[in-house]
Amino acid sequence: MSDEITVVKCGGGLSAHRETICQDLAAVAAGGPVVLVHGGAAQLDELAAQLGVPQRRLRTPGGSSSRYTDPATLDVLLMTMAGRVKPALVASLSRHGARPMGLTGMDAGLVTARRAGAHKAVVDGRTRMIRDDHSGRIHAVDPGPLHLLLDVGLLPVLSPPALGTEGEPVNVDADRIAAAVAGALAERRPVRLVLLTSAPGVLRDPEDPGSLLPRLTVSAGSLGEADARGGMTAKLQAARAALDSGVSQVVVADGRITHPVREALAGAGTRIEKAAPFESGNV
Ligand SMILES: Nc1ncnc2c1ncn2[C@@H]1O[C@H](COP(=O)(O)OP(=O)(O)O)[C@@H](O)[C@H]1O
Ligand SMILES: CC(=O)N[C@@H](CCC(=O)OP(=O)(O)O)C(=O)O
Repeated sequence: MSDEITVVKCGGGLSAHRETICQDLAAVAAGGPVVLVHGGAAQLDELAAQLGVPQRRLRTPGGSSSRYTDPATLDVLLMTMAGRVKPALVASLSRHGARPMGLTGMDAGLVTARRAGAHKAVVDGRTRMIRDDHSGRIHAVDPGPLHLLLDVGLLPVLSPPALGTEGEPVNVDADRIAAAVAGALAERRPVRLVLLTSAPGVLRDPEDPGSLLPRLTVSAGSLGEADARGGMTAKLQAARAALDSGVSQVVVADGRITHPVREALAGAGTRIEKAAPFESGNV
């Protein structure tokens, strides 16, 4: 058994590949500790449509866009993560011989977050003061309960939401949870992080699948030479945060192939590296 912890994040866009991902995860977990962090943005949109809960985006003056987690959407988030996506992963991992344990960031206060305060944002083309957005930023991860679960051979399956300062659920990005969990676990043991997604890795040009970068160097002021858009920008920010907190290896890799985790650990996808301090500049 290896002592090194493998944290794997799997986005909701990979649901069609759940069975192969879980089979591979179970094989990796047979040789060493594994934590699975999952998202489910696509499944949240799907359930919201079924329930008739309209989904809106918040746009900051800077141009970035995020989900408007109003109270009804927060309910849908809880139902999606704890009621649909997680049980499907737990069932599949169990079928493949692992011992998964489903958790959200709220359980045991594993992931705590601060809700965004009242802020101005553009919604449906109009600038408004937003007061009921239940999303926020991660404040801390308590790695203690995760170490305990790993020590008895369980495979934690963790997702948003996190626990807010008032004891309420707070929506946080799953890539961010994966990075923060990996960083917190790395205080005690070596940790590697695999971010599985629906692309071959990080592409220099997102329109050109042949432009895969085997390595990408990020620094305090730059996310490297790739033209990263949307979700990939968030993933690279999370990867950089993980490296900053002592995670030894971060890979962004394809979740759609037969052995996605083992391939990523063997060199597939894009390995994210931190620039040496003299390279990082001050941009
Ligand atoms: N430079 C890039 N390389 C690869 N994918 C990119 C890039 N820029 C944008 N993308 C897009 O980002 C997506 C990954 O982000 P996202 O959909 O949020 O992932 P996930 O749901 O797996 O967390 C890719 O599937 C791709 O469509
Ligand atoms: C604050 C925030 O953006 N939360 C995400 C949580 C789900 C997620 O991250 O899912 P994927 O990994 O499938 O993208 C959301 O509401 O979509």
